Amino acid sequence: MSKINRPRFDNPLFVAIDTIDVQRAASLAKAVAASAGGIKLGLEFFMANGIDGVHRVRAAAPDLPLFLDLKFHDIPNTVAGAVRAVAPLAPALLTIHASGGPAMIKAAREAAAEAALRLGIDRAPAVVAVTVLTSMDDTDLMSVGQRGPASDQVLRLTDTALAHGAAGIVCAPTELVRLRARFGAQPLMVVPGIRPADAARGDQKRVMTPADARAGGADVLVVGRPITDAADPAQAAAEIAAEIAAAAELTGAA
Ligand SMILES: O=c1ccn([C@@H]2O[C@H](COP(=O)(O)O)[C@@H](O)[C@H]2O)c(=O)[nH]1
Repeated sequence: MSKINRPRFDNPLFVAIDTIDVQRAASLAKAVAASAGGIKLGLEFFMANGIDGVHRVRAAAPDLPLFLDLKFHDIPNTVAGAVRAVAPLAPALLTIHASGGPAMIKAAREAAAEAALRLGIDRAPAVVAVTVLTSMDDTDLMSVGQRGPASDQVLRLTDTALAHGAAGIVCAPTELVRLRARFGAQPLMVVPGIRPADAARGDQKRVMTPADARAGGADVLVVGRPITDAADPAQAAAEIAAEIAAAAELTGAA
């Protein structure tokens, strides 16, 4: 198996742009470009606008790395095909569900590496495995037949994901300290469920502030509505970026 691609981001703030409106997405990308380290486009945007829409948003903020958060979850052959299909977008990060299992994780990773080689893309997309969605708590987990508590299930799925070639995982900020203690500094920890102290949680259940998530060891902090729903998204992104930078200075995290 080829070497695992583990990207590093100087600025860990990735703004989740969840909308079906391409023009709004492009103007949000442009508005946050000065403070963000990357943009994340997910299912809502992709289902409405596809690959062409992604190109249009990228054109608005061409220097920002792309996180394509499509959370693939299917049989290995289908997931590999889906990874190949989006590889020409050269996302820095793309997601699969860790619960798809070892063969699926391995197939995604290999498809990303092969497609990058074939397309002449310098860095293969880093395949990152979603563990337990941040919108789920222990009760939700039980109701879908998974053994909780959520933090134990995250640990089990992280073990599987990293053992089968994922560059990192998606987890809640509340699990970071335990995960770092167990898996060390190497795996990429991508962390949604970020809420500034005064922000509404919405549907997120396992949350922390940007400062606490950064101090806990998040490599990528995914923030959506606290920025995109703000009256001034550029200002909201700048404030969150400043909070993250201050936390990094305090803890020595670069
Ligand atoms: O467990 C997960 C995995 C992915 N997400 C995605 O992150 C953003 C969070 O947006 P907010 O508006 O800040 O809640 C969103 O695009 C989700 O699809 C997640 O929240 N949790």
